[in-house]
Amino acid sequence: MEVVIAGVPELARLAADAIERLLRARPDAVLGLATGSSPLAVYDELVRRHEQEGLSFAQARAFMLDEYVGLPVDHPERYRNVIETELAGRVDLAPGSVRGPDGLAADLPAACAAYEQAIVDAGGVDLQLLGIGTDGHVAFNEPGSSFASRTRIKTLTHQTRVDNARFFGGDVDAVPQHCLTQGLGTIMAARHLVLLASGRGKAEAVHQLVEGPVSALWPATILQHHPHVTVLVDEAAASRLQLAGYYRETFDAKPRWQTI
Ligand SMILES: N[C@@H]1[C@@H](O)[C@H](O)[C@@H](COP(=O)(O)O)O[C@@H]1O
Repeated sequence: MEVVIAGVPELARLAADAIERLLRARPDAVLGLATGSSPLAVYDELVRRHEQEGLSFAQARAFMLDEYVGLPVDHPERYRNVIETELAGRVDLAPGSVRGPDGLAADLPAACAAYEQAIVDAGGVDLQLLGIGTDGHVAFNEPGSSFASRTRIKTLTHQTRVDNARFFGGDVDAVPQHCLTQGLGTIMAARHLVLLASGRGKAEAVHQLVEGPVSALWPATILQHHPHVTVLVDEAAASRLQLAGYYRETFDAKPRWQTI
């Protein structure tokens, strides 16, 4: 697990570098997209490179991590719409190239199974962007999630609904109680995991993720078992890391040709 501590603009550049390198090597790469505020600076940087430096997504495919259950098609916080607003509609991703779990399906378990199959059929995810919840969730895998889990229905914790209420006009009751989310097993199958976190509110979750015992209480800790994880954190999110000095030395000593 590589930990990089830097300002948000630098973190966004590092994540965008990894995505750009992947797309230039293989234009039809499969990207894993995350919602929440953490990846927004990365999307802005990718849009800038698309507009100013010719970075193309025309052949790329993308899978989203999760979706609320039951939000109407035109609801702005439906994750499918959020991704359209923040990235897909601002670059040249082809229509239909971004897929997400269908939170409006009549048969939700069947939609989850179909989604898993679609990821497999695409050859798996090459690079998965991730955020982390204050309770250590990744995607919507709340504490207690099985490390072997696949895309399924989950019930959101009260804490997550409180955290996400800011996207729903501060109204916790407007945040859906249920979601569909890639499982921890699904996420662990992606070839490169790039997790972003910023702000003091994430410091404990980041400490547990990087340095804590692997435990269902902090679902993100399963990432310690993945062979290629990059954790990009700002100073505040890194403030509880015990080995922060070592992570800084390691990154400073890294040859410039070696990327994340
Ligand atoms: N489902 C999303 C996660 O994918 C996201 O990583 C997390 C953190 O969000 P933020 O980046 O806004 O702090 O919360 C949400 O609930």
